[in-house]
Amino acid sequence: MPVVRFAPSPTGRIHIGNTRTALLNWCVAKRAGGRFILRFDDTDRERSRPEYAEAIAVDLAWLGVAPDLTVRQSDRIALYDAAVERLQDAGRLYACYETEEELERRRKRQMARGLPPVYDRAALKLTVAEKMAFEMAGRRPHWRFLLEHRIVAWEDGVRGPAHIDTASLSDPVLVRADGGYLYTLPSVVDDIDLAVDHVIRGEDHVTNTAVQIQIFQALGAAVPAFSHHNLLTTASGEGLSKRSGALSIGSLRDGGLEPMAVASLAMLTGTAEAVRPVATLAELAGLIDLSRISRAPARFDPADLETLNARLLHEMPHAAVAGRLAALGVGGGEAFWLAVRGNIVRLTDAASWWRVVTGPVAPVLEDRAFAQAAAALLPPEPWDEGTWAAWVEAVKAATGAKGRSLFMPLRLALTGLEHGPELKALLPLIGRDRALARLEGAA
Ligand SMILES: Nc1ncnc2c1ncn2[C@@H]1O[C@H](COP(=O)(O)OP(=O)(O)OP(=O)(O)O)[C@@H](O)[C@H]1O
Repeated sequence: MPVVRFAPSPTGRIHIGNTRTALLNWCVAKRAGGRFILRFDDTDRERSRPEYAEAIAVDLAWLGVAPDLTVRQSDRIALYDAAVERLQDAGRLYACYETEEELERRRKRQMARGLPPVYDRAALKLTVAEKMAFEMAGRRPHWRFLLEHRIVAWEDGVRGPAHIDTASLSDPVLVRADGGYLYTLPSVVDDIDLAVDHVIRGEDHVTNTAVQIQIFQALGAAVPAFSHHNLLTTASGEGLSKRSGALSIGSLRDGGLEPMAVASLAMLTGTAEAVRPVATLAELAGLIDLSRISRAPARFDPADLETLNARLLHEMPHAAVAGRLAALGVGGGEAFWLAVRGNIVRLTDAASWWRVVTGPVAPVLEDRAFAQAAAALLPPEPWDEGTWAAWVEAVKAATGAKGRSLFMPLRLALTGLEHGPELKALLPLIGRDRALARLEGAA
């Protein structure tokens, strides 16, 4: 049973791209009865905020993702400290004293000579006396992981056989001079401690993977499976960022979109499946095959969210929306919902149709005599879905009107609008009193 994790940094609201990662993890876990861990990567104390972590949990809950466990890296520093000690003891972590400016100058020199700007491991050659001198001068070391220069290969669940030559990488800094942890080590330590056996994340992490595999091995742990999926970009190829707030789940929710419209677009774009509205996460889980996710960026058009939303609502059963309709002050029960669901893009649009039923509306009466004739022919109640056809037949026989010139004046009189849900369904909801008043021109 897979154990997976979604590991956002709480530095903003999650966007639709992060959602792709969260949902892929969720689906892989849930369809196999596995565990989903939500891990807040909040070791960056300056940018992380507890309120963002809370908002991310709310956004995930809205999407239907309920973590089996939630952890915060800021609560787990002792574990990282212990790993640091082990790596130091094993000679895999070494102290460096260069300042950012010194490193920058060195990189520029390397590039000027046509060399890749890879850290030259100068700190490995420091003598004890030189290190003491730095300490005496008040410099604190940052700590780099000593990579084994070799090809690191793994079978990527999305990308197939993957490999990176670590000789082309700088030894990564794991601990900053202020003692703070960068992303790389805490992530590995947590994956080991929480028994994560499948890391599913965006392909922005591919390079990290080679380094992290070496850290798993240096800590004597089993290496999990890795799957790196393509990133969502807008149709014009722009990336997404938590910090910009664009296409955040919060804004899509506030904009009245259904969670499954967002989930369907986030998950199906850039896969072998056609992008279409899927009613439940369980169904989506059944469709996703990691090995058939495209390697090209997953471009999507935010305008498709509206289309998906409308298509989703058009099929939605009344039971799925009854509570939310009641909260919007919409009555009419299932009959009303079935009458209007095909004419809405957002659920809140149902409220406008409810106002058309209950009034007041501004009836449009182009031919008052015709309207009066129709009013006189309104059958007695009770009304049902057959009432409209019987009434229209009677109006046709009495006035000789047919086709559009029969239907449109009736629609304009009853609703004040040229378009809308089928009148055979709306008429019984409008009822005889209101229909009569509208045909007589009352609002
Ligand atoms: N555009 C995207 N499409 C799909 N997945 C993404 C996208 N951007 C980030 N991710 C994934 O979301 C997960 C959480 O990432 P992270 O918290 O670093 O978010 P971010 O949006 O990359 O960050 P930030 O904007 O804060 O730099 C990672 O697994 C990352 O690969």
